Amino acid sequence: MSFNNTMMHRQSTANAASLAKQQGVCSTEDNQSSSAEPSSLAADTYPLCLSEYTRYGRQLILPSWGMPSQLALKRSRVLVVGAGGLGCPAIQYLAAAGVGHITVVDHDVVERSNLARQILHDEATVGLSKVESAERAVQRINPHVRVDSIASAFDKTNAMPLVSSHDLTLDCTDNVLTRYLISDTAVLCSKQVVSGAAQGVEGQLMVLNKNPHNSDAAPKDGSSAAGPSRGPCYRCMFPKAPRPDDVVDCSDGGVFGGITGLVGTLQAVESIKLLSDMGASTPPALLLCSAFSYPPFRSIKLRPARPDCRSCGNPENVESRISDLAQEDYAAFCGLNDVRGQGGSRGGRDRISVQDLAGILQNGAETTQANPRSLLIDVRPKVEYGIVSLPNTCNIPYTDLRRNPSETLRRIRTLQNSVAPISSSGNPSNRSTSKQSTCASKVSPSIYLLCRRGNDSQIAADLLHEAQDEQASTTGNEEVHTFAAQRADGFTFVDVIGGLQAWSKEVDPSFPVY
Ligand SMILES: Nc1ncnc2c1ncn2[C@@H]1O[C@H](COP(=O)(O)OP(=O)(O)OP(=O)(O)O)[C@@H](O)[C@H]1O
Ligand SMILES: [Zn+2]
Repeated sequence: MSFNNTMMHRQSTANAASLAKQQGVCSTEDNQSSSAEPSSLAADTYPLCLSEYTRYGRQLILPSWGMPSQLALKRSRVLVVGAGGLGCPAIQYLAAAGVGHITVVDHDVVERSNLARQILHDEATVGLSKVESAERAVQRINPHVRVDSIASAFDKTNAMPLVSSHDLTLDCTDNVLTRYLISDTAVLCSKQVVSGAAQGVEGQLMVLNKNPHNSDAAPKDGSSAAGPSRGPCYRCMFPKAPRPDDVVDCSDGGVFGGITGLVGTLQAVESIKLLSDMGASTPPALLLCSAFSYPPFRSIKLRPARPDCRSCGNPENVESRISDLAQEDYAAFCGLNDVRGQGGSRGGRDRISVQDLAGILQNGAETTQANPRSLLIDVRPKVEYGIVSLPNTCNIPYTDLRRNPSETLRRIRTLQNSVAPISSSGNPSNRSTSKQSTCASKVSPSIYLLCRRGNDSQIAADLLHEAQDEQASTTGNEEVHTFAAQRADGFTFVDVIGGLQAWSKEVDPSFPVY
């Protein structure tokens, strides 16, 4: 906005035809005009419709932008995978800036827990598919944009046709499997990927497979004749997938809404630069941002693509270069076939439903002399335990437990000496928001393990079983002998199916879910 009032007196001399068009959105045919056409006063030859001149006016007049860039954007087809924390702001700015065609792929539906950061969705679209919610939002923002919504997962079956039919792909997903798949597909189609990531208070941005048609290395004579070297793909940067246990997603680790907004917006900016041919000349870089650090931004220059990369490397240097996505087992590569990694059961572990747990807590079903000393252990992180917890629980965070299950066993035995009955006298859902840290029962050998959704508690039960077996088989261990004398069979570790979410759903709907 400007306060220079000379601007107030400028008036266009629009002809009758264009005035008629001013009222509405121009047709698809209007939008197809070529930027190469000479400028004419006839309305039909304007490459944008009148309302678009007004809509995009502030960016059109930028010396570095102008009509060629605007038209390039209008002719562009952009694929956005993921309409969550990153996808929403990215789609918002791509649409507002005037990208002609946006395809959004996401298999998820809008949940209330998305609304603090996934800004295209709102109360009215909770329960709707994210792509439909995003499409409605785009139509509100800019009716000149065509949106295709695909309410299914981006996978091996649709990857090639989707990526190859778009000029650019934005990776706005939250899992490594999809990141490898998007990157590999883009390499096979010689397309670039604007990749974003956000976790906690930190975010990352990079363009993958940048300048896919350029050679791998910069010219030896230092000339820039061949342009900047081809940038790395996701596999160049991460030839090995992280172990599933080391990957934390937003629902487990939390995320700061503004950070996803920042990274998603930067993805849109980077995309707009590439689509209008303004971003190709800069070397590949990784931008890191951290909301609570100073300075909040850092940029790291990336090495060019690796010649031995399985995805984008030189075929002569690579033994089994990826050439057919159907042949690739992405789940195995990412370690997702490991049952434990998905919170699956090894079998033989005891489990309990939330209803049965409620019965125990309420009725003191196990308060018998034969079953002394039960504990109800909440394995969520300390910060989550501090948000809300069931009464009479102990907090041993899963990460501590996993780091040292044997030590955790010792801790559990110690906790038994500072006991309080796990059965409550009244309401089983008599929740507490305080950070009480000890409680137990004198009456049961069962150690009930509870988490938010019932995944970590399963793994915790397995780890503790294993640690107990290991200790029991160790001869000469005084502590184990003492323990065995106390309780010949040791503890029974019991995971609570579905965790606190199931508790809230099936036992006490007033228990807060986050
Ligand atoms: N293979 C895929 N195909 C399509 N969309 C995907 C794929 N993998 C992930 N996504 C989508 O990417 C988005 C990632 O965004 P984000 O992590 O902010 O959302 P979320 O999963 O809803 O968050 P939360 O973890 O809080 O539930 C999600 O909407 C998710 O459905
Ligand atoms: Zn590569």
